[in-house]
Amino acid sequence: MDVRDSGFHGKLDDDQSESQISHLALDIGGTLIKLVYFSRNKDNLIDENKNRKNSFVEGRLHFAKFETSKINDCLEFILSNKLHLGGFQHHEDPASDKILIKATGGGAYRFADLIKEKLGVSIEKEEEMECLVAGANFLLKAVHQEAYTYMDGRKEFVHIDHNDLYPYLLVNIGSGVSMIKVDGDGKFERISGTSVGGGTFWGLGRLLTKCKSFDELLELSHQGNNRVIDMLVGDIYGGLDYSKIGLSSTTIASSFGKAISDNRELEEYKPEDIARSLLRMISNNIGQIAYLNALRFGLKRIFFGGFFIRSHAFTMDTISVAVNFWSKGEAKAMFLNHEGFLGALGAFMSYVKHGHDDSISPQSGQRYPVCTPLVGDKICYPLNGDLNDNDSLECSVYVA
Ligand SMILES: Nc1ncnc2c1ncn2[C@@H]1O[C@H](COP(=O)(O)OP(=O)(O)OP(=O)(O)O)[C@@H](O)[C@H]1O
Ligand SMILES: CC(C)(CO)[C@@H](O)C(=O)NCCC(=O)O
Repeated sequence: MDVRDSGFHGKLDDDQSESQISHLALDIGGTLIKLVYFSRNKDNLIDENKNRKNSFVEGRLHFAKFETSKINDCLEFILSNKLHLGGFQHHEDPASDKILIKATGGGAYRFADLIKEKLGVSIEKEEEMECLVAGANFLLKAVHQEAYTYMDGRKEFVHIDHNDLYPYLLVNIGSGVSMIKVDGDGKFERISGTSVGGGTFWGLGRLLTKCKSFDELLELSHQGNNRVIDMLVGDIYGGLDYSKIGLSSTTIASSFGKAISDNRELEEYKPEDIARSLLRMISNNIGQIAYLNALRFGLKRIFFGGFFIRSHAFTMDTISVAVNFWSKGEAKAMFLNHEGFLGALGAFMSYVKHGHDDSISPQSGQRYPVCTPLVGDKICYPLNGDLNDNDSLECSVYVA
């Protein structure tokens, strides 16, 4: 079962649905909706009282994603699995049975009414940049083997020293790209952004190749050869390097530049070559802008997140090469296993920030403790950093 793909209508498997689900958080972006929620292990439910106060409860963090254009599938998934009941009660009006769930991203505004109508719960909006930073800090500090470098086909995990994490540059490549200088927990500044991002790759790619899905476009790019369409330094310099300014003959001089003089129509190019050139163009450009922003503030570490990355080897390789090339080896591009879930994780964390440490189960009227994840220096998560096909993460949360 892959709840991460849109179009999933089913119910969770028995193990998950029998356990208690809480803390549903959403990140509703321009292209994708990301969900994070916590389920207690069944063992924890045997003796509810034992786990009721001031103890750690073991369970799993679950991750799922849907296309924003198919929000109704997402709402159906939430409804059929009763995930929306894992919100919290309105703190200003505890007597009311109004349930709130945390949500971030533009869709928290755009779809608030639809969510209220379909799920019967209200959205408590969390600021998007704050959530991205909270999610990134959580992953970097709490999840073992979360960050890695990727170069020449080699993935190497990066050891994160908690005392030497800041400052760093967070580059979130979603539909558009946000670049955020992070100085600590809740301390950050969005220093730049670009509209040439994941949406550009997927949008242009769809138009130019007639691909039906993002993954198909990525797969095509894997098989393509960008030299067919890109104009290389060697194409301009008769096969020679331009060593004086440090450009080898194989460096791209102009993305898509060969299409000017080839006298070929779109249909005469292979979709895989187009996909390859496009992916290099977008990835290179983001890598370069990221590096220039890192340079502005003297940042040596650059973490890339957002679903554009999709753990795709060629994308990461291109970004790494761009950062390495422009920084002359001084700065490092790093990637995150949970790349696309930073905002949703940040919204999940905000259940703690706002002190929602008690709630009423709307189903039974019983009073439940809400699991409170500890963040910052008091971290307990996770028991291991095992990704389990990216669907869930073993963790424990603190019940206040
Ligand atoms: N299955 C998919 N369907 C569509 N796009 C995908 C998919 N997987 C990866 N992507 C890429 O991820 C991008 C969206 O990433 P992400 O979910 O991080 O951003 P978003 O939150 O939708 O956008 P924004 O933050 O700008 O509102 C898409 O533009 C596309 O490049
Ligand atoms: C508008 C957001 C923040 C929405 O997630 C994102 O798509 C973005 O950072 N776009 C780039 C906008 C710009 O700075 O030019």
